[in-house]
Amino acid sequence: MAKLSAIQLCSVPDVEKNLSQIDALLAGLEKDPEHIVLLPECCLFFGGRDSQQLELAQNSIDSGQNYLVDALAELAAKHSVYLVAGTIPKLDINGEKFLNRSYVFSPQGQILSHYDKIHLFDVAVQDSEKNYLESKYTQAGQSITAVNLPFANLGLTVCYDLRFPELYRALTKQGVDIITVPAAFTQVTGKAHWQPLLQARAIENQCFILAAGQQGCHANGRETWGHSMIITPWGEIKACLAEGEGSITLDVDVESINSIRQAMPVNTHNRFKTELIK
Ligand SMILES: O=C(O)CNC(=O)[C@H](CS)NC(=O)CCC(=O)C(=O)O
Repeated sequence: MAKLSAIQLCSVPDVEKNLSQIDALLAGLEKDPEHIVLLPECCLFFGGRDSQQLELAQNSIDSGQNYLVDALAELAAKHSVYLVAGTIPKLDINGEKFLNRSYVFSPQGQILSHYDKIHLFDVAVQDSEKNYLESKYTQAGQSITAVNLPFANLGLTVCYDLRFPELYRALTKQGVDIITVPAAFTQVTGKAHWQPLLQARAIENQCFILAAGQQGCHANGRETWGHSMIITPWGEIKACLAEGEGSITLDVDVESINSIRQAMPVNTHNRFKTELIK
C-alpha cells in the first residue's frame, strides 16, 4: 500500500512563512516509507505582484545553490517523504523568464526529477483579476515527465495543464499510476470545472489523481478554489478538503489499477494518436 497526501495552502508572498507552514503540516502527517506528499502550485511564494516571482527566481540562486530547492529538499528529508513540491519559480537559461517548476524529492532529500508547466494560463476570467497573462514572466515547459518510484510511477502536471487531456494520455502511455496536479485554480473557474476535470482525467486514464490547491484570499486580492482531492482510477473522490489550510491522506493499492485496465482496456482500444507540439 502506498500513502498519498495533498497539502492545501493559502500561501503568502513570504518564503520563510510558507516554509514554516509546510513544515508544520508535514509534521502532522502519518509516517510511511511509501508516502507521496503533494504541495500546491507556487507553494513558496504566492499572492504578490507577478514580477516578484521572477525576482525570486533571480535572487534564489547563489554560487550555483538554489535556496528554495535546498529548503524543500531539507523538508523532504526531515519528514522522510517523497515530496512533490507543487511549483517554485526556476530561472530560465536566458534569465528573462522563469519556469513554473515541480520538483520531486526522495525521503533522503535527493532531487529525483522535475517538470516545467507546459500550458500557460493566458485567460480572461470573470473575477477581480479579469485577465491572467502567465506567459508574461513564465517560459513554457517543452517535455513531459514520468518518474519511476520503487512502488509507483508518477506523472507530473500543473494547474491549467488539467484542461489538456492529451498530456495525461501521453503520461499514461509512459506507464504512470498516479498523476499529480498542484494548482492555484481561480474561484470562478474552480467552482465550475475543477472537480469534473479531475474526475475525467482519473477515469479516462484509469489512474490515481492527487491534486493539491491553493485556497483562500491572497495578499494581492486573488481568490483561489482549494478543494484538494484524491481520486481513484474509477473516478471516486475518496478525500477532499474544500477550504482552509490542512491535509488529506489516502492509502492506495496501486495494483488495483490492473484489474480496472484489464476489464476496460481503453488505452489499447484508443484509435487516436497525439504528440506534443514543439
Ligand atoms: O501566477 C501565479 O502567481 C501562479 N500561477 C497561477 O496561479 C496559475 C497561472 S496564472 N494559475 C492557473 O494556471 C489557474 C488555472 C485555472 O484556474 C483554470 O484552468 O481555470
